[in-house]
Amino acid sequence: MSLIYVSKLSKRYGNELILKDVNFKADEGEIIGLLGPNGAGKTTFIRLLNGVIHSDSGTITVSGFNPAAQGDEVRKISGIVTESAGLYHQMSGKENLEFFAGIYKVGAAKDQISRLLRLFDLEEHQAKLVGAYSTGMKKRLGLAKALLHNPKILFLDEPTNGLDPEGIRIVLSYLKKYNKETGTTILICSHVLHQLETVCTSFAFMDRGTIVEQGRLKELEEKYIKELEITLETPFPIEPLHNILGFECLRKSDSYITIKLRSKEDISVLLKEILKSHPVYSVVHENNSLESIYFNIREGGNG
Ligand SMILES: Nc1ncnc2c1ncn2[C@@H]1O[C@H](COP(=O)(O)OP(=O)(O)OP(=O)(O)O)[C@@H](O)[C@H]1O
Repeated sequence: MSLIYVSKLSKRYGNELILKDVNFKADEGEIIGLLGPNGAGKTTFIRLLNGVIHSDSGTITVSGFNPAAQGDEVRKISGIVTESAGLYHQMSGKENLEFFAGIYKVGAAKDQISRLLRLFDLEEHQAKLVGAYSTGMKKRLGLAKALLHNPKILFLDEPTNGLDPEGIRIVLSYLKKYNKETGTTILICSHVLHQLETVCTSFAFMDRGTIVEQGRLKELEEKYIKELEITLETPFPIEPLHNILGFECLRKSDSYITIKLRSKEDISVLLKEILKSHPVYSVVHENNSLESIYFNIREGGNG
């Protein structure tokens, strides 16, 4: 059975229907990317899963609990990191963790705090006031805070907002490492697609209050990417390629050619032909990215 299971979920704010007929599921140990444009309803969805707000209709089960009726149970087994992270700036990093460990009644808090400070590279900054932390350090401390009670599920709302590329890489690699070590299920909301591509094991796409597609990258690629575009670094002249093999050339510069292919099998046919007379220095698959899939889904096509 899925760890998180959602069926026909709807939520209104006043007269506005914010979420409609949302179906979703997440298996244990997955890192799921919840993707969608601003205002799609991602934050509202996470708040419903965490029992902070209640739905108007539909079913939610989080590890067997109904968040609306058993919010405390859900929060015992889940951690959440939102934009603000709820840290106290006038306390040090370590004092923040000690304070929240007290609230969450974390057993063996001292060991757990040391472990998390180490895991998130905050040991040498533990005595510094959080007000003097960089954005990246605050994000990492926010994660440590959410993980104090060893949750089974971690909800992250835009965890990389405000970080520079290096900070983004660090936070995402910590998450991946943590998931691998502990098997914690992680749901990450974001509208920055390329960041999640290498981190998530599956993806859910939210658009105008509903989840329009969910699956693993491979499944989504098979469904939505029907024509391949590859770019080759090769001095091969384009005309013979186009004429002999009948492939459509989309772009050509001095040393690169971008070509449209019908299937993966065409890649070896093409390479074999080119390699008869010219070298190939690199091959890049252009349109199998999450971004291509995302736009295909938003345009309502499957290929
Ligand atoms: N407390 C609230 N009262 C009224 N409307 C709300 C409330 N919270 C959210 N909304 C509305 O619900 C819609 C979805 O908002 P939500 O924050 O869930 O989207 P999101 O996908 O997380 O967007 P973003 O990527 O910008 O964070 C928006 O139209 C928003 O204005």
